[in-house]
Order: sequence, then structure tokens, then C-alpha cells
Amino acid sequence: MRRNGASGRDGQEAEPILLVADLVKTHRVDGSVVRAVRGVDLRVEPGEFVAVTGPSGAGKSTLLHLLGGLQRPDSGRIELDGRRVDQLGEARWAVLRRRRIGIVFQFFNLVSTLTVADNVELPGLLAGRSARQVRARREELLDELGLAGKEDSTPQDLSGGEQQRVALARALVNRPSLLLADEPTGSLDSKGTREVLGLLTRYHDQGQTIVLVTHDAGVASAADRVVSLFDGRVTDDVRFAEPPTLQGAAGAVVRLTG
Ligand SMILES: Nc1ncnc2c1ncn2[C@@H]1O[C@H](COP(=O)(O)OP(=O)(O)OP(=O)(O)O)[C@@H](O)[C@H]1O
Repeated sequence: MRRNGASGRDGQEAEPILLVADLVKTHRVDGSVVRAVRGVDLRVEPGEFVAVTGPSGAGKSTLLHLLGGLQRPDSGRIELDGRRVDQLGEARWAVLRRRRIGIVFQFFNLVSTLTVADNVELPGLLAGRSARQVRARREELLDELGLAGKEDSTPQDLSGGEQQRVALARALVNRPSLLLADEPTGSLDSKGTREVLGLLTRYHDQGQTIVLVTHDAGVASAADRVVSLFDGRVTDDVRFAEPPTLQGAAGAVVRLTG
């Protein structure tokens, strides 16, 4: 392994997908002040699979929310695909998120009253794609994710692992530049964890850029780079010389789950 540099997988200088500089976020609730993110710098190259890890309260979820535009930083800079985005308003962030960013959450956040098919298609239709295009993409994803035949089910008919696979399909429907995942295996059993990590690894192998937040070192080992946070600051940034293979990721999960 090596400490992180600024070059891509092939050693060439590449345009980063994500460039974060001196990002700061303070939460204020009922007179108390929590400095959750205290000057984070991060550069993510196209095709990287980055795990952001650290103990509870380190600021991982806050950082992910800032990267996905779900919260605004107090100061600092975020560039996505070369474009500054940290100062965009809510409406423009919503458009950007739909087109460029897919997000997977710990508790899936599926719309319980919609079918699997509708949950997956919704961001595609909201992004203005044709119904035919979106339907074809949904079919492709549900097939890849082992969910063919579940189109008419509702989320509550599915296991946690299946729900997270639906959430992954929804996140990928618009072919995002960046996939963000916030503890995506945090509410899954060992089988669901294995499945979801295997699928993330497969999409990464196909070139998907992923930033995943986890407190779990076993889950982090599926990534090819691990950024450690503590008290809102990056304390370590390690990139593995050999990007892990699907088998490597599966091995990590087997070690994790026994
Ligand atoms: N919306 C919020 N309002 C107030 N405080 C918050 C909010 N979100 C997070 N915090 C606080 O900010 C700090 C960082 O929280 P954050 O959830 O980002 O850390 P984390 O590393 O993801 O932790 P965990 O693994 O427990 O989710 C914590 O002290 C937390 O209590």
C-alpha cells in the first residue's frame, strides 16, 4: 500500500471527479455547537473506490452529506467534475444530484408506497429522460442486481439486502459520475452485506467512482483507498497498490462476517 498521491490508477495525472478543499461544517442545535468537519481536503480520481472510515462521531456522515449537497458547508470548496458546487442553492443541487450523484443510505430510504420498478425509475423520470429509456435502464439494473421478477413488489415485501439492491439500482439509474454510500451495509445481515459489497465492487470494476462511509474496517477493506477521519479531520489516507478484486472484497467480507 502507499500513502495517497494525486495520480490515478495508471499513475497519470487525471482530472479528479471530486475535489474538496478545507471543508468545514459546524452543527448548531439548542445552543450547543458541534464542529463535525474541521478542514477536510480530499481528491477523488475517476474510477476510485474510497472508503471513509473512523469512529462514531468522527464526521463521516456529515462529510458525505456535504458531498451530496444534502447539507451546506460553512466554508471550503467542493468541485464535482471540475465544477464548483458548494455554493449552489437547493434547487440547483437537486438537479445536479439527479444527474451526477447517486446516494445509497443505511436504511435504504425507498418510497414504501411505490413498487420496486417505480422506485428505481423515479429519479430517471425526474431527470427528464424518456419513459422508454428509463424502463430499459431499470430492466438492465434489476437484472444485474438479481432482482428481475421483483418489479411489482413493494419495499416491505423484500429482505433488507434486496431493499438495498433496489436502492442501489435507484442510485445508478442515471449513470452518476459519483456514487455515495452512507453505511450501506449497516443494517444488513452477513448475507446482505456480502451481496451489497460484491455488487459495489462489481460496479467499481466497471469504472464506477464510489465514496463509501463506514465505521467498519472489514467493509472499508473492500475499497482500494481508505481515508480515516477523527474529530472531523483526515488523519490517514492510504491507497492500496493493487485495486482489490471481487474475490478480494468477498474474502474481506468473509473475514468480517465469518
Ligand atoms: N444534524 C445534526 N445536528 C447536530 N449535530 C449533529 C448533526 N449531525 C451530526 N451531528 C454531530 O456531529 C458529529 C459528527 O457526526 P457524524 O454523524 O457526521 O459522525 P459519524 O462519523 O458519521 O458518526 P456515526 O458513525 O456515529 O454515524 C457528532 O458529534 C454528531 O452528534
